[in-house]
This record gives sequence, C-alpha cells and structure tokens, in this order.
Amino acid sequence: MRCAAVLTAAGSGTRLGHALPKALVPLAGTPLVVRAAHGLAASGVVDGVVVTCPGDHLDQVRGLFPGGRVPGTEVPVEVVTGGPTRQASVAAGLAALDDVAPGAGLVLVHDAARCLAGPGLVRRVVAALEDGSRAVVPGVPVADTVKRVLALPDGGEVVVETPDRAALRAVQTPQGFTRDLLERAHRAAADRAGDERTAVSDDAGLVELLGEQVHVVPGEDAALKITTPADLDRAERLLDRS
Ligand SMILES: Nc1ccn([C@@H]2O[C@H](COP(=O)(O)OP(=O)(O)OP(=O)(O)O)[C@@H](O)[C@H]2O)c(=O)n1
Ligand SMILES: C[C@](O)(CO)[C@H](O)COP(=O)(O)O
Repeated sequence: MRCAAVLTAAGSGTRLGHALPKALVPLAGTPLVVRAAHGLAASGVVDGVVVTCPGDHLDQVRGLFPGGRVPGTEVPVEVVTGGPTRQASVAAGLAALDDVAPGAGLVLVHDAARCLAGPGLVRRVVAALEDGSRAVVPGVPVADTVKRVLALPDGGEVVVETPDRAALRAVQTPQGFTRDLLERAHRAAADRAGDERTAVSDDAGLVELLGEQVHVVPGEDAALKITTPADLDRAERLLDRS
C-alpha cells in the first residue's frame, strides 16, 4: 500500500528562541525540516511528503525542496500553510496528501523537530502498519519517576498518583495510521469543542478517543524532539558521534 507523510514544520519555536521558525533553523548547516524529510525519504517506504510551514515562509520552505522533491531523491514534496496548532497543521497536511501520493492508504505524521529520526525507525512504523496495525507509535521507556499532580488554588501542586513506570512510554514520531482512521480521527476532533481539540497533543491521542487500539514499536534516542537550545546542542553531539 502506498504511504504518504505529513511533516509538521509550522511551529514558531518559541522555546528555542531563534530568529527563524524552528524548522528552518540549521543543524550542522542543514535546516531541521530538510533533515527530517531526508529521514523519511531514505527509508524507501515513503512515496510523498506534505510539509506544513508558517504562511509567511512558504516561498522560503519551497526553495528548500527544488523541483518539489526531497533533495537528492525522487520523493515528491508539497509545501502548504500550517495552522495555529500542531493539530490544525496536520489537518492541513492531510488535505494535500493526494498531491504527493495519490491514493495512499497509509499516512505517517512526523515532526520536523524530530529531524534525526532514522530511516530504520520509519521502516519499523510502516512495517507494523503493513502487518495489520491501524495505528502505530514509536515509544521509549521513561527514565524519570512520573507523578500526576493537582494544581492548588494558591498556585502550588500536590501529587495525586505515581503511575507504574514500567508501563509508561515516551512517544515519538513518525506516528503511522491507516489513512481512513487518521482522517476520521481529525474529523471527529474538528467536530469537538475548542478546548478538547487542543488538549490532545499527538495524533495517536485523537485515534485513542475513537476507542481504537494504538500499537507501540521501539523508538530511538535519535528521535528526540528539539525544543530548547540544549536539545539543539544534544542533536549536534549525536551527529558528531554518527
Ligand atoms: N502550529 C503548529 C505548531 C507546531 N507545529 C509543528 O509540530 C512539531 C512539534 O511542535 P513543537 O516542537 O512544540 O514546536 P513549536 O510549536 O514550534 O515550539 P514552541 O512550543 O516552543 O513554540 C514541530 O515540528 C512544529 O513545527 C506545526 O506544524 N504547527
Ligand atoms: C507528537 C509529539 O511529538 C509526540 O511526542 C508531541 O506530542 C508533540 O507535542 P508538542 O507540544 O506539539 O511539541
């Protein structure tokens, strides 16, 4: 089955604090969004990529994909304007899937901010879909002890619960779905009230709300989300070691 990817790159990168939107920031000379697109294309299992970007950077981002291809490959790329939230950006990307991979039945959703996710990880997610899963996330064990907390009226917090750490996973991207399921999940999200839409921070979360099972495959350290300047430094160190 053909597989298309939505590559989310429309965030501003407030916490990174760079003059450019985060996805355009260079890591060892190459913008994050180009590195992420390379990871998808190098997997050999992605037929086309829709990149979402800030509306005022459309031309700049299109310029990073000469001829509408991932550089050095034949994988087609379409660049579209994202939305005010990640969820809205993914929805905008989904609407353009047929421009890059007509009839694709499988969809990956990937963050430009996780630009070092490797081709092996991409293949693992797609293989799980081809084996019959309808929703797949990469996950890594959690090193810290995690507490659920309750906010107090005075601004403080108290611990409510300590979940069993062995049963927790930090999930990454690319997340993979059958296209019909992901489109249904986004339509259902659009029909819900505003607060509930933004409370769900990944695509698998939207699918879970439909009562669908989400399978976990092993994630990887390289798929870290570059959020702060310290993350950018860590990504540079990972590149130096590779
Ligand atoms: N309106 C948005 C917000 C985020 N994203 C994308 O979603 C991914 C994960 O978001 P995050 O790392 O939180 O990026 P920012 O929203 O840019 O970061 P910040 O919250 O620090 O501004 C990123 O690849 C980002 O470009 C997007 O496409 N559209
Ligand atoms: C999709 C994601 O990267 C999975 O960990 C994460 O939920 C994105 O969250 P953000 O708040 O938009 O960075």
